[in-house]
Amino acid sequence: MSVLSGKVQTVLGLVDPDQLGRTMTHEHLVMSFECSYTAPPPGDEAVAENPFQIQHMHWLRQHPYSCRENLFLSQELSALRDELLAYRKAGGGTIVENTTTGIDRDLPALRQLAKDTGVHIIAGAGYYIDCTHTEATKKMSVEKLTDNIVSEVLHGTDGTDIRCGVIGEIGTGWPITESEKKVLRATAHAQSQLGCPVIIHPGRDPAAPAEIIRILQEAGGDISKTVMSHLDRTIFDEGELLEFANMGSYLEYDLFGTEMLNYPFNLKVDMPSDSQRVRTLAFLVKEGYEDKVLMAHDIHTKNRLTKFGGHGYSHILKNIVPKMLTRGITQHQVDKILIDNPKRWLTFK
Ligand SMILES: CC(=O)NCCS(=O)(=O)O
Repeated sequence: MSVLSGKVQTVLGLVDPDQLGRTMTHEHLVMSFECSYTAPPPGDEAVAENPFQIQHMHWLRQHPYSCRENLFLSQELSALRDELLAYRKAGGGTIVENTTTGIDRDLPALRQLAKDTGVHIIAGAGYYIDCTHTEATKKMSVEKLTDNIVSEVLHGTDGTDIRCGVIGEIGTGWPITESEKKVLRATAHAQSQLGCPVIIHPGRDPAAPAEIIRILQEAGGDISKTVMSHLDRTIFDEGELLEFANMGSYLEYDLFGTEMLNYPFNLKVDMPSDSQRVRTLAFLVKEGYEDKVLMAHDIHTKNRLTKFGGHGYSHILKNIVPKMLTRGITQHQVDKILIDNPKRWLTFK
């Protein structure tokens, strides 16, 4: 038994799991997403240079990655403070901040936001997708990567004593690269030492989540304490979804608030609407997976903050939950999804 056992680790220290309350398991507060910049459609360059005006809001929702300025959440600390206060007022208790090495994690800023707002913030250890791995990271052995991840949880990270409370989001693309496979194996090794929660960003292919689970399993990972993120843009066929659900991970629908006609990272994907996401959650609950479902917004661009006309971190609590209740999901099941499942996942073994 470790000192972490039975506890949840926030950026302000260990807390009792019962203190978490309603939890968004996949958000970002302070990060940059420059690695995913995509050139604007021809003719739209001028809009992309001057995006934050009311007449450009629709364009920005459709092309969030085509405007560099939109990719720096890290510049919005004051707006984020207001967002977190509003989240608390709406009944929120905890946010899992999924920013890992490669997308500009800022632990001191997270600690300050937690102090200022009273929201529990849990930081993520490990590495994002291959194109953000440095040459040094790519050369590291699985053992060295494991030691680094374990140290981020036990001792603190990025030159601070602030400790991470989950491993992830661990980034993978499709196909999964050799460097990403090493990080996945290191994640599993670190998890088996620490008994900690893990969260994964899969590549944009329906086969990606199952392949990741196989790699983690072979390396000794605990799938029952692992979250598969972004299922809303990854698995669409109900049969395939049930087959994946049967592998035993948590099933996360975390792009609530994202409505986009052409998904630039995979044009074959039809990004679902929030109504379609709720329908999929109702399907999973009906099929018996109410103890496995998790929800979030995965805010990672400025235009999704209320300051810029976006839905903010309270959208699920204020708008989606009432909709779920009209679609056959009970209050008891909503509480499982927003309180009990995150609490179970986040508690160290
Ligand atoms: C920050 C991050 O990785 N977001 C995921 C965006 S995606 O479109 O679902 O891949």
